[in-house]
Amino acid sequence: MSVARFPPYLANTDHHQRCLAQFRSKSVALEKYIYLDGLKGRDANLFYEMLLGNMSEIIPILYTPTVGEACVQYSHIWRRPEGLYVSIEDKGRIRDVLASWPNADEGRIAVVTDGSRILGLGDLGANGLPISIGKLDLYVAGAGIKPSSTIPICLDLGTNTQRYLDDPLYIGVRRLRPTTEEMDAFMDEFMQAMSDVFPKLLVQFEDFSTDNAFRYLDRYRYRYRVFNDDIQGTGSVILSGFINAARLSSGASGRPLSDHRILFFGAGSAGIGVAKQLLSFFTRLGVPLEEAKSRIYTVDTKGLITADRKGLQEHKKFFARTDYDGPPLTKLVDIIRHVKPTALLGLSTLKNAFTEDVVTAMSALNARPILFPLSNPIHLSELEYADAIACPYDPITHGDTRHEPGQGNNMYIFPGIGLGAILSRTRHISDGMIEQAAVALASSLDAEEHASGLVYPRLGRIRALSARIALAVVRQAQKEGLDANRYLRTLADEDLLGLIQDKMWQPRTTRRAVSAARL
Ligand SMILES: NC(=O)c1ccc[n+]([C@@H]2O[C@H](COP(=O)([O-])OP(=O)(O)OC[C@H]3O[C@@H](n4cnc5c(N)ncnc54)[C@H](O)[C@@H]3O)[C@@H](O)[C@H]2O)c1
Ligand SMILES: O=C(O)C[C@H](O)C(=O)O
Ligand SMILES: [Mg+2]
Repeated sequence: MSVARFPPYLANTDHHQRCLAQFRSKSVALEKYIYLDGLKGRDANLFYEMLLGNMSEIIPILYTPTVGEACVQYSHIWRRPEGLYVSIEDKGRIRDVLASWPNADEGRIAVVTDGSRILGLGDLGANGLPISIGKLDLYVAGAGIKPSSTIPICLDLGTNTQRYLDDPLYIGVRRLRPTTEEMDAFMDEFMQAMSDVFPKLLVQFEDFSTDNAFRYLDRYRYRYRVFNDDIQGTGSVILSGFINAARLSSGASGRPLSDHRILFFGAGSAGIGVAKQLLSFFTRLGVPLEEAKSRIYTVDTKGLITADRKGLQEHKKFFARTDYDGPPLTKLVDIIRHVKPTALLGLSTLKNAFTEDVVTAMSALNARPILFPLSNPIHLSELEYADAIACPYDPITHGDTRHEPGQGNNMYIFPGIGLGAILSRTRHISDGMIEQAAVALASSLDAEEHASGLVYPRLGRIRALSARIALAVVRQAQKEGLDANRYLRTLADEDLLGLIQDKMWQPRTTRRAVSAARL
């Protein structure tokens, strides 16, 4: 019998570099995803070491946009069990299913999706698990959350997508999604079981269809430690980007933040989530609620959302306009001419919706309009900015100016919120914590990033950013009396920041790991 052993010279080579070369040798993004997933199964430490050392190259593979493709194809590329599936067929014994997770007492953060609205790709059913896995990889990379304390979960409740029901390799239960009553009963049992089995857990809801995203956030946010990334994480990160973009766009004119008029193209969980975050920020700046609300306009597939529209979904009612009674405004350019917005935010899933006409109309109204095309994956973005959109992480040169495109993505925010919530042992995640996270991110641009005209800091600094966000979250939890970890109250900011940084998990370097294994 032969025994596998390391070649004796391995300690002198850098296995990290070998893996990186193997990763780079794959020309297809999905192949890179499969390679990285295999590496994680073989050597998680090395996987995270590679991720941390090459974030701008690897994040677009593990996360948006390639993770979208991995989800669409998941039943076909599946190689090994990962994460946790909790099925509708487990109803009545969900606690036992959760308790099968190894080291339950270590659990600190779970990302939970039901696969019903993965990015802008629709209902992918049980194929949605990679979105939870990818978000948790970013918790590890971005905030140093210990990998063994993360729990990726996909609720396997069926799918209404016929092509998956017809696919012989489909990995999930082969049934249509449950009724609202059935789903509520399942979710109640699931959330109670989660808090029993993992008492220290923070739950992040991810990519639930719009109605359920709002419904389960409202239902559980004060009962358990839970937040919704698409509503609140996106709200926070876009508020942060808006604060910095407004500063850039106002130039010397010094237009106050609350003087902006903001048009949301897309009024789903993300659009309305961001709109509510901006509204509450403006009111905190002292703008009366009705006035702040009057500065926000929303658009869906039927055009400008007005209160007189029949059968308006619940989540669209709050921002529906009562001051327009002309013929329905359906074309975006006409809506822009009517609203005269200073900022246009795309969260619609409609590829290339910001046409040249749209950009021209915005530019005619503003010396430097704010345009945020935010839909995912990148190929569904509302605006193609030359090759910038094909790869949002590479700089491009336009005329004499070098532009560094990036996407305001909730990945800037959730790792820091998670870390702050874990360390403070907050009872729940408050609106104030979400807002303070945004303010901390907005004020984290360094001098060079300011000089380069960036709206968001560079991703390579994500751990430093997450530490500042976590600090702001801890302080806000203390201010609201939500923190169970009272010791942190005794620390000055500088010491608390130091403690937060010390708590971040680091992968061992491969070289040290190999030497240790040989001792
Ligand atoms: N950048 C980020 O951090 C971030 C965060 C969350 C969501 N998103 C992306 O935003 C998009 C929307 O997410 P969501 O959760 O709000 O989805 P959703 O399905 O809840 O909402 C989509 C909204 O867009 C509207 N819409 C769709 N087609 C349209 C059209 N042709 N014209 C006008 N409006 C149209 C719909 O009516 C709906 O209001 C997705 O692509 C998602 O990936 C990005
Ligand atoms: O997953 C992302 O990239 C952002 C966001 O959560 C989304 O659903 O699009
Ligand atoms: Mg999402």
